[in-house]
Amino acid sequence: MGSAAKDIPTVKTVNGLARTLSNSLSVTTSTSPTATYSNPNTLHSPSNFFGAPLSRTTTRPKILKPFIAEDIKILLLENVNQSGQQLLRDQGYHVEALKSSLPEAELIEKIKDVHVIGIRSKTKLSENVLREAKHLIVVGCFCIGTNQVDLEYAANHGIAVFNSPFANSRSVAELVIAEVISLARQLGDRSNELHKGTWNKVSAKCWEIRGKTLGIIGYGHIGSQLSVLAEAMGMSVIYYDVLNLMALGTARQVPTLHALLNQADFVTCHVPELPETKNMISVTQFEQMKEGSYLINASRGTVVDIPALINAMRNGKIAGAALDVYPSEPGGNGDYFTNSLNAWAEDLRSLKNIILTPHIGGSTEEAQRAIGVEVGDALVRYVNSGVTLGAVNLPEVNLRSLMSDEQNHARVIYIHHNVPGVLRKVNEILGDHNVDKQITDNKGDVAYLMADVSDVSPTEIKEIFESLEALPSRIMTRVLY
Ligand SMILES: NC(=O)C1=CN([C@@H]2O[C@H](COP(=O)(O)OP(=O)(O)OC[C@H]3O[C@@H](n4cnc5c(N)ncnc54)[C@H](O)[C@@H]3O)[C@@H](O)[C@H]2O)C=CC1
Ligand SMILES: O=C(O)C(=O)COP(=O)(O)O
Repeated sequence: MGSAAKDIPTVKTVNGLARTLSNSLSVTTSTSPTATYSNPNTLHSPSNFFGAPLSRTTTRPKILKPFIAEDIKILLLENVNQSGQQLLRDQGYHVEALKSSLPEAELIEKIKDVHVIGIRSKTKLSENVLREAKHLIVVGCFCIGTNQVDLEYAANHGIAVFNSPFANSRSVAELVIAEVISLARQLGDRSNELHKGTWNKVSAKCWEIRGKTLGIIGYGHIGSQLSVLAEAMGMSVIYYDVLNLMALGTARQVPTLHALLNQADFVTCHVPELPETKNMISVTQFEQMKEGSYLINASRGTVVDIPALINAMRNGKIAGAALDVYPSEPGGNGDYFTNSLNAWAEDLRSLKNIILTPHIGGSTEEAQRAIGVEVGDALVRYVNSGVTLGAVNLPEVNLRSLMSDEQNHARVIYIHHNVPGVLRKVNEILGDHNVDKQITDNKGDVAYLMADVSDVSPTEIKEIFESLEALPSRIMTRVLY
């Protein structure tokens, strides 16, 4: 660091981020090889809110860097796509990427040091784990589901959680279409037999899917996409959802699960993991299904009662099933699908006309690349600018960017308990300065305030930070500049 920097106050570390105030003053005082204001284009430019590249006019949005980029430690688990990894590395962040998830004890050790964690569906970020994550500011779920994260605990500790709400929906829908035809034609069994050398040409109980009824449980992103594909192949579509949703094409919403089960030839589940969806398809529901019908589950393993499915298939009520998800799933690839993983695994494997896949619904090049970019961008935007658009557990807050000619401006982010009187206190602290713009919103018990303050000196930034930190309503304070 140059000598000029010696006189520059250093803000005490926040969430473990060493934050010198030198960044906004002079590039010569920056200790970071990459995070310099003189040449922001050496960094990945975050997209604007609509995904378009930032404009290249003389004044452009300022890339906020309150910290030395290398100090941002990111742990990516479960083989997050290269697109996401690269985007984060291009920021200069320190990124460690592992191929599988980690057992809880190892996860707790690793999470202690990181500011950002990226996971997929396997890594459980329970309260037990998050309690140890003293420096964590944000979680990126590089998938749709967020049931693996204790969202409430995270929000109450100022940790934002982002996901990718629909980038893999089409991949799941296509897999389900493939399974509908494969089950109707017993493709899995015929292929397995021939792999073993047995020629077994049969047509008994093999069907076309044209004119058959597909029953979709959960008509959200995946269910509705599937509806369009199924109709294009000549199927009739009915669906059941807790919400009253617009039918696509000639699909028809039915009022109860029972009504769906006793009309559908194929039943497919696309609901999230919730207490209400646990064992949603169990003994009673199999009884309500049509004789010789089929069940598909590519949602979450808790939705179908698997011992009940095994019985229904053994007694011939259900003619076939495809499962992509299971109550217990291993953290990585290997020979794990045994009774030690799920007590009934070997009974399930022994059934006829059952397609078992290792949670690959969203596993396509297209989906993983898109998710990598979408969640990677959301993480960069949050770390660098505090923007919460797309967060699943905090209010969605955004302010127009600070511009590159606003060098002595700072962005103040104050995540706090949603109790009366906080704004008065915050505005007493900010009140001596020129607040250019300010926004606040809440989600349940947690509120998120963002304010851009102009012409503040490093000493004043330090004072603002420390005063906010001292308020009893504080959950987390960040000052970006
Ligand atoms: N196998 C895989 O690789 C993948 C699995 N998934 C799973 O699929 C699930 C669904 O995904 P999306 O369609 O994107 O979700 P979504 O949120 O767009 O749609 C879910 C629908 O289920 C409905 N729903 C909720 N509770 C219900 C209930 N008790 N009864 C009936 N309907 C109910 C909701 O109203 C909503 O319309 C995800 O939550 C995730 O767990 C998602 C992506 C990949
Ligand atoms: O997107 C989801 O919710 C999925 O279930 C896909 O999970 P994955 O990214 O394959 O671990």
